[in-house]
Amino acid sequence: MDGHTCHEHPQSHRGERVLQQLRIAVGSDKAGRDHATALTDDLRASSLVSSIIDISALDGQGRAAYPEIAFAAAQLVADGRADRALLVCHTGLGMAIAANKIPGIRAVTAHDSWSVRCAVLSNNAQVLTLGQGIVGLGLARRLVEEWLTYRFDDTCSAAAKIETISAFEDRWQGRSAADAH
Ligand SMILES: O=C[C@H](O)[C@H](O)COP(=O)(O)O
Repeated sequence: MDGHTCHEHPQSHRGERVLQQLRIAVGSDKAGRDHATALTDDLRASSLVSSIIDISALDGQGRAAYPEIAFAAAQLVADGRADRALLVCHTGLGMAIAANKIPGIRAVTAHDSWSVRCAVLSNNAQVLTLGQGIVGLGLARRLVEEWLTYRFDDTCSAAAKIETISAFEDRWQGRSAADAH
């Protein structure tokens, strides 16, 4: 295969270059609120985060179900108003399913360090979802800390595969638009 893989590229490793700060959208449903609150505090304290949009805080009553939170956060990313989103529900699964409905979004649930790493370096996922019912807060905090250090390298061999996904999505959307007329 042409090009270096995301795992080989020296710049893909932690701490070897100055990292651009990230704008993060963060949100949760009731089942993910405790983790999300603590993780948001961590994001606020991180030198790798330039700004936070707290979707849950915009949800005045705090009763929104996971699809609404996921759609809102993913839309911010798709619109270019946030670089990434961090979403927490009971399992992380529903948040990922919902966020992936927004065109252009690659959302994954990941509960281990290697998956978090590959989610960014291999899959260029902009959305990470966690399950408060699946991982303890200590692990969740560590995963998010690690997540912030990864940046996708669009010169690595993974980039063509992401492009294949995007091209498929563009074709599909074009077909849907044509069907609507
Ligand atoms: O995936 C969904 C989440 O785990 C959510 O927090 C719980 O959803 P439910 O109440 O529909 O099970």
